[in-house]
Amino acid sequence: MSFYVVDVALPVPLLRTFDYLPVEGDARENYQPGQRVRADFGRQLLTGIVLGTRDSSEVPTNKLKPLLARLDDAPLLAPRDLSLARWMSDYYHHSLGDVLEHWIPTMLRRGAGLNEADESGWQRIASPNTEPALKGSKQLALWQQFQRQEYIAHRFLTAQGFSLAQCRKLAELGLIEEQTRLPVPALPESVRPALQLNDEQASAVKKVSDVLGQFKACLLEGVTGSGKTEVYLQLIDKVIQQGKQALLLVPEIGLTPQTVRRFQERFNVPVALLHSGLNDRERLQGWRQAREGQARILIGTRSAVFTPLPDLGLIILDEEHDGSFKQQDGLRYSARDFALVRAHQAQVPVLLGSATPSLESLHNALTGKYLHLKLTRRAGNARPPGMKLHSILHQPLVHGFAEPVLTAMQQHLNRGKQVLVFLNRRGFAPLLACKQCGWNAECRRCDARMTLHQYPPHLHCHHCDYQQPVPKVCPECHSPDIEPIGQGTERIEDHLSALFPQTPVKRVDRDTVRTKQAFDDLFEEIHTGDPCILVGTQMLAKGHHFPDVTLVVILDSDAGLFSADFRGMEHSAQLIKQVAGRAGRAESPGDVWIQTLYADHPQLNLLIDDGYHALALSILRERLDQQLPPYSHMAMLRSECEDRAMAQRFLEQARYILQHWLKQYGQKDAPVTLLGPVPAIMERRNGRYRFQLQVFCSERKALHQTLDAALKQLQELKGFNKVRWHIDVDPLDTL
Ligand SMILES: Nc1ncnc2c1ncn2[C@@H]1O[C@H](COP(=O)(O)OP(=O)(O)OP(=O)(O)O)[C@@H](O)[C@H]1O
Ligand SMILES: [Zn+2]
Repeated sequence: MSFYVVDVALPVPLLRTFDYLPVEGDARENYQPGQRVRADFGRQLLTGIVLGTRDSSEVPTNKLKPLLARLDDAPLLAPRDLSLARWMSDYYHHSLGDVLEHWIPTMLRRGAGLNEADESGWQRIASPNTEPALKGSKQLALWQQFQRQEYIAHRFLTAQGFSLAQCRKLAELGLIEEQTRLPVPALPESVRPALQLNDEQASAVKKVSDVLGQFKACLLEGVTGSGKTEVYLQLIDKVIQQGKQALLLVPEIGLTPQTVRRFQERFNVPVALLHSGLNDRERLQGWRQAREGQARILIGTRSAVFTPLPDLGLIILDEEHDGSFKQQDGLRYSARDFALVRAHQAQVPVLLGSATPSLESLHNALTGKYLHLKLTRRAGNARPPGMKLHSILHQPLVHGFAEPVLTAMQQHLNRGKQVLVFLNRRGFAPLLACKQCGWNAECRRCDARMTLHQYPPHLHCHHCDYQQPVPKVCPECHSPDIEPIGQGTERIEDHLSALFPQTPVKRVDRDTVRTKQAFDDLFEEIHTGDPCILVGTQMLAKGHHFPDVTLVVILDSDAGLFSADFRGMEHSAQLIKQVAGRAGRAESPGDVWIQTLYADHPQLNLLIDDGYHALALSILRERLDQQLPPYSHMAMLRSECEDRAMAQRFLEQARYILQHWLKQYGQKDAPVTLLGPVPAIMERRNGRYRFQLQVFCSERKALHQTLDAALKQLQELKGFNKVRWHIDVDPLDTL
């Protein structure tokens, strides 16, 4: 057998792949790109992905180690997956092995066999017309089940009260046999009919249908409640009819049972789900259902964008502006941007939907790069909510609420409706302070104040999770005169319960809905339609359909108006519009009251009077003036270290390296601008000092070349072992 080495991608940070000798005696043909192997790496045992084989290695033969095992006979990932992973590795300047980890479910990463998540069940082997002589009604009932259905998972049978012994009896009679299989998602009992589309919806469906089978990016800009979901449903229907699969990506919080049910009840095909509420076994099942083509629709959150789909026909991203599509640590990818690359490779359309599109997508639609589809009216008989700015400057407030706002709330409740109060700050109060000496509770690991929580009482840093008991007296001057300042959702919940003693108040934030189940239960309660007040954070804002909410009160719109982040106003406007969009989605019209100290803020007024699109155009003009994204491309180098000087010095070195390279190779027509290093707005977090260096360029290619060159040198810099650093391409958070 002639000598060869296997090229393996391993989940380690190094930007390279590794040569291994094959498992002893293994023939070269046995190694296919996309298979998993086990490898000894330093002191760790890792699962890697084969990229190919080679005749020779740059590593001396006596230094090469043999692979410990080849885990798959057939490749787990197809060449198209590997080439997408390569794209991602290049684009985000991230190790290919790490990138590939995102392609396979946890169980497979740990080395499990592909069939390990299979379920046991029973397959009918006799003709359904057989009339066996069965004793006992239970056995007969069991056989009747199999007459209707060829294969039934054991779990379904036990849930119906059948026993293993009864199944075995049928097996002995040659009627059924035991088989393990990948569970298939259940089909709905009956399929709901499609709605009659209005003109705008019909036009959107037509335009995307026309480009099925080719790559085209489409932006569906549809006001809240305009029936974007119905457009998705009817497009998916067309895709399924063509024998293709559809991928629907939704923000984490948008994946409620109501949403999922709308899709499951519509089609007579299996729908697979992939989200963080599943255990590893369920994730493997969903992944295989999609990859093996059983599931014709896959609904999932960010990471579902990696799932192999052999017959991909359409990708839809709902609420495309949502920040949860960007991963904020490790591989800092954007599922939205990657969805476009994936759609391009598969030559299928990608549909981005939102009432408040990101300025990047809007810019692409306005310049004709994307197909721009609009839904300007609410679907059915629903009308847009009336929006009102209510100045609270120099106004007396009752527990944080202006009098007229309370009156409006009472009126809506009297009509038997629900009211939603939005405050994007959880906890009881954002500050605990001493009235005598001015002390306030700060986190000892962050440049941030501790939030006071009452249920249960403790101080909590929302940045590093550090928690401590609430002091009884001021730690500085020992005065007992310490008090909470400002409002969080807990405090507003207390106030509302006192102000509206007859009405149930339901709080929705990360503290009340810790689990997916709790969230789902709460939604069921809201959907009973009984009058109540909902108070909560942005968890309440995203894409939910609350037919009985007719009044939305926004308490703290001001926080985002003066953010140091250049996307601050964009994000604020999206949030306000999304929350406002929960009002009046059914027959009864909705009202939105926004309490603000800045009732004459020009951009806030533009949003209220002329809508999101008008505001977006005005922000785009500013971005053009300042050459900020989407008019330039951006990357950010971040460093952090317990030693402040070290964190700073690292980025100073980075700047030096970048400048040096640019002087030699930089292109005049695509100048790269460097900004920094500067301390992050919250300079110290979790005990580490943070610095950042922003890199801008009008040409994506020039930006990436520069980063690539710098990265190689940065990885070799000596003396910075204690510094953690990374590159964030197209960063969402620039603070
Ligand atoms: N053509 C139609 N005729 C009647 N009702 C419709 C039609 N299309 C959608 N609807 C109804 O309108 C309501 C709002 O639709 P949907 O939830 O799809 O809006 P959306 O655009 O996704 O809103 P958001 O962006 O706020 O999530 C739903 O109850 C839906 O059943
Ligand atoms: Zn902290």
